[in-house]
Amino acid sequence: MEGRSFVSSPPLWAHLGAAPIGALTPTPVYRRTEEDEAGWRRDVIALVLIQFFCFFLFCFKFDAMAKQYDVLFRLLLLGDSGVGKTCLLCRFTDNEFHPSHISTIGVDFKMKTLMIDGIKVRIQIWDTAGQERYQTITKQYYRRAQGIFLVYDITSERSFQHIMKWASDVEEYAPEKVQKILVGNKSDEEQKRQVATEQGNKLAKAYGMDFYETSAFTNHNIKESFTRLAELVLQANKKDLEVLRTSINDDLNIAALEEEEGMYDNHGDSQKACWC
Ligand SMILES: Nc1nc2c(ncn2[C@@H]2O[C@H](COP(=O)(O)OP(=O)(O)OP(=O)(O)O)[C@@H](O)[C@H]2O)c(=O)[nH]1
Repeated sequence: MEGRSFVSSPPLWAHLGAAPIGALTPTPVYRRTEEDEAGWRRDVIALVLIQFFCFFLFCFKFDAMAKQYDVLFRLLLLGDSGVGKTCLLCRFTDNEFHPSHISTIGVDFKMKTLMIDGIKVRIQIWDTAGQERYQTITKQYYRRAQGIFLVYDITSERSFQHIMKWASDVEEYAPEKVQKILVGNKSDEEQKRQVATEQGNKLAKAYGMDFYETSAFTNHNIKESFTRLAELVLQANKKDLEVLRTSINDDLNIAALEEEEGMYDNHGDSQKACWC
């Protein structure tokens, strides 16, 4: 029966050149033909090619992912409840505004990439609850912030006075190098204004901060203020940029994963999604 080939595919054991004991009779011993050998070789080559293809695909995807941005910064929005922190964030990241106030519970974050001085800066912006009862949770986020927005509402004298309290918390819990800017939100509400622009300017100067009056409602100074804080953080870290690039590499990948998996997307430790 030498050199005999089967019309239909031979059983698996046939490829081994012999049948299992129990199957020997009356089935003839199968010997591999040159055609079979060529088939095997074809299969092996195809398998190797597929593996190479998958490997290159993985490398390409990984490379593309790694180049999505150069550095990652964490910014924090602080200020009394109702000053418009969530709305500022939603306006900046999604260009959306909602007139209702649903208090943030805990913290929440959103991401955005900016191009600054040819550097792709990915910013992770944390929106914190302004309500006193969440302060224990929110203070835990100060430590990892590189930039902080101190937000008050120009229609609320009280929220302006509380800026001093927010600033002293930052002093206590945030890193020394943290960059800050002062934001007076709701600039569209001129008729309800309780805090003059000059007061904001003076306070900012006293703290050595930049100052912006913004409106999440009209989109006034939103991009400008976020970009400015990102620039300040970049400048403050420029010397260490190379170190920063490597040291944040893990964060960077974690952030990318968080985004891909939607682990925290819009939710952080919060129950208030960015819907305004
Ligand atoms: N007119 C006007 N209203 C605004 C502006 N920004 C926010 N608001 C309104 O102010 C209210 C509070 O806004 P939020 O963004 O939820 O306030 P918040 O600071 O995040 O509040 P907490 O989550 O409780 O800390 C909402 O009714 C918003 O619509 C603005 O620029 N102009």
